[in-house]
Amino acid sequence: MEERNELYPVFLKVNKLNILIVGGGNVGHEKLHFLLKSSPNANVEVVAKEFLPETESLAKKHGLKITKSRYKKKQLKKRHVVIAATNDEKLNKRIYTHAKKRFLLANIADTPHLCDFYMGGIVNKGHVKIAISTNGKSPTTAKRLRQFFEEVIPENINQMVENLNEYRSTIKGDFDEKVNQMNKITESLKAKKVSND
Ligand SMILES: C[C@@]1(CC(=O)O)c2cc3[nH]c(cc4nc(cc5[nH]c(cc(n2)[C@H]1CCC(=O)O)[C@@](C)(CC(=O)O)[C@@H]5CCC(=O)O)C(CC(=O)O)=C4CCC(=O)O)c(CCC(=O)O)c3CC(=O)O
Ligand SMILES: NC(=O)C1=CN([C@@H]2O[C@H](COP(=O)(O)OP(=O)(O)OC[C@H]3O[C@@H](n4cnc5c(N)ncnc54)[C@H](O)[C@@H]3O)[C@@H](O)[C@H]2O)C=CC1
Repeated sequence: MEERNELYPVFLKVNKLNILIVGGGNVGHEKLHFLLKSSPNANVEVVAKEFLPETESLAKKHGLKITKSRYKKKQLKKRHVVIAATNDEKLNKRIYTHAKKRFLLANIADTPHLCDFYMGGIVNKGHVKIAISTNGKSPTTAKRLRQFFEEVIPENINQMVENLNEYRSTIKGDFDEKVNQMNKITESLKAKKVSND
């Protein structure tokens, strides 16, 4: 049978979580960049022996702590999530082992089998956010799909969300009635009739 993507997408409130990135090279920078692009108030600290100047300025812009040090196990204390992106493969693996002992969620760069989650391609228009994953098989496809959806989803999609949100609060009746009403007024948006889910 054809393999399918069994990952379960969630939308994390990363301003309420404590995230550690270990490594401040190109990969560490990219992880930080995409995290902050989607969630500018993410609560994240970066630890590395050396940082790229662009990582230093990005952290400064977002008021984030960067710590110039070798990784130490105790830096995992009070974290929810750790992302390891050093150029030391053995160290990255050790970070994974330490994270597992503490029940942290871990993402180890370049090592999909040592990832509890993947970072996906992200499309964002106002309140609307779409996350894309190729099951770790082709990040380039995730990037191209992100660019495609950025093109085709109208800029004013947020207007629709706001309008419907406002309308929803004016509908009287029980839950079923509300669902009926919301489905009715959005019926014409469907290009062709498919299923109701
Ligand atoms: C598993 C995962 C781990 C994770 O990061 O969580 C992972 C792993 C790897 N990436 C690799 C390479 C590249 N990654 C990108 C780009 C992105 N990679 C992202 C996610 C993920 N990458 C996760 C899976 C997501 C999924 O399920 O689809 C994106 C979507 C989001 C983000 O990074 O935050 C971001 C696009 C963001 C955007 O633009 O929107 C490009 C393209 C480019 O930069 O132009 C290349 C070069 C081309 C290539 O090699 O394909 C390699 C091979 C390294 C090598 O060459 O050895 C591995 C390791 C491996 O596959 O073994
Ligand atoms: N550069 C790239 O585009 C890609 C790199 N990779 C892999 O991702 C990993 C990271 O790559 P880059 O970011 O390019 O490496 P890099 O060499 O640019 O950066 C490595 C970072 O790790 C830090 N570091 C090393 N040992 C440390 C320690 N003991 N404690 C704390 N920090 C430590 C360094 O100070 C530096 O900030 C490598 O394993 C690489 O093979 C994978 C895909 C693409």
